[in-house]
Amino acid sequence: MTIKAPTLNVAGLGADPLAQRISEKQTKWKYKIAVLSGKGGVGKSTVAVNLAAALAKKGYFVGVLDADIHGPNVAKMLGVDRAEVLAEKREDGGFEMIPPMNDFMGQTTPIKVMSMGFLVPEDQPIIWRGSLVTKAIKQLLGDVKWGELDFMIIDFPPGTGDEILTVTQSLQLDAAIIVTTPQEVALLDTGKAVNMMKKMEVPYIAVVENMSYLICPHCGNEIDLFGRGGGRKLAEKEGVDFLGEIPIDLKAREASDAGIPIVLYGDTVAAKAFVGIVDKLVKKLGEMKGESSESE
Ligand SMILES: Nc1ncnc2c1ncn2[C@@H]1O[C@H](COP(=O)(O)OP(=O)(O)OP(=O)(O)O)[C@@H](O)[C@H]1O
Repeated sequence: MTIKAPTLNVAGLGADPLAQRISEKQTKWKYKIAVLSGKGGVGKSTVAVNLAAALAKKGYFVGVLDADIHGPNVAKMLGVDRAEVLAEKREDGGFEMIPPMNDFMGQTTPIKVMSMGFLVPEDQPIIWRGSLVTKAIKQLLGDVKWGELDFMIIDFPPGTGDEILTVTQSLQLDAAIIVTTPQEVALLDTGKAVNMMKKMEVPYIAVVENMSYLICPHCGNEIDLFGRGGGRKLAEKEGVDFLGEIPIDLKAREASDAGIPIVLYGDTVAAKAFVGIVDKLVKKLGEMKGESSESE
């Protein structure tokens, strides 16, 4: 039986049963990957949804949690912003939300999406203190019927705040993908995000440089609008992996407005860059799991 999802009960939540549910659920998610950035507007959500779409196009089962409580936009980027969230009653009397899904007309496995954006009206700001944000994120992890997933991708708000701490403390993350643009000012903040992930002992940390260059639509030359190569340098300096450069794609806005990730929108250089990044990521994570199973 399904019913309309209740609003989040952030006020009277018992922490322990919820933490227990999160622990149980995460055993069914093979890889848990955080996507974050030190600075806003660098394309973190764009990277998160395109990683998800590229993985789902390969046949993996993918869930995306939009942990940006204050500015959720992943649902729109994945074309499910108009979906209604239903809920099922649990045996303990609580409710479990059913995540909306999109398979982009059969191009991907159904990508499951959960976001604060589903639960509050689009034009309403969320004015909550940190403790409420923490509870809301825990519910989006533990009170959602995620099921078995190959990849759980978590899109964080910019910075190094409460949401990130909550998730890294509640989940055993396998990887953190840190998105930056090439400018100095973005790189400074990116360094902080890398160091936060090191402190949280996330096993695999990698940098992705977005908006690395623009391909001139007239002459086809590459134009380094914001400089180039800073992401790679930062990764080298911090001793973490560099997964690749994504160019500015003039179709990105069109794709985003249509609710379709770039990798499913056309055969562009940016789409190919995302596929290359996903291939490297899958290989690396596979090697890591292989290594740990050998050592067991
Ligand atoms: N490679 C790209 N080419 C062209 N446009 C891009 C690219 N990456 C991101 N954008 C655009 O830049 C804008 C910001 O991207 P996005 O929302 O992904 O950034 P963000 O870092 O998640 O932002 P926020 O700080 O709000 O969380 C969006 O309009 C997006 O379409």
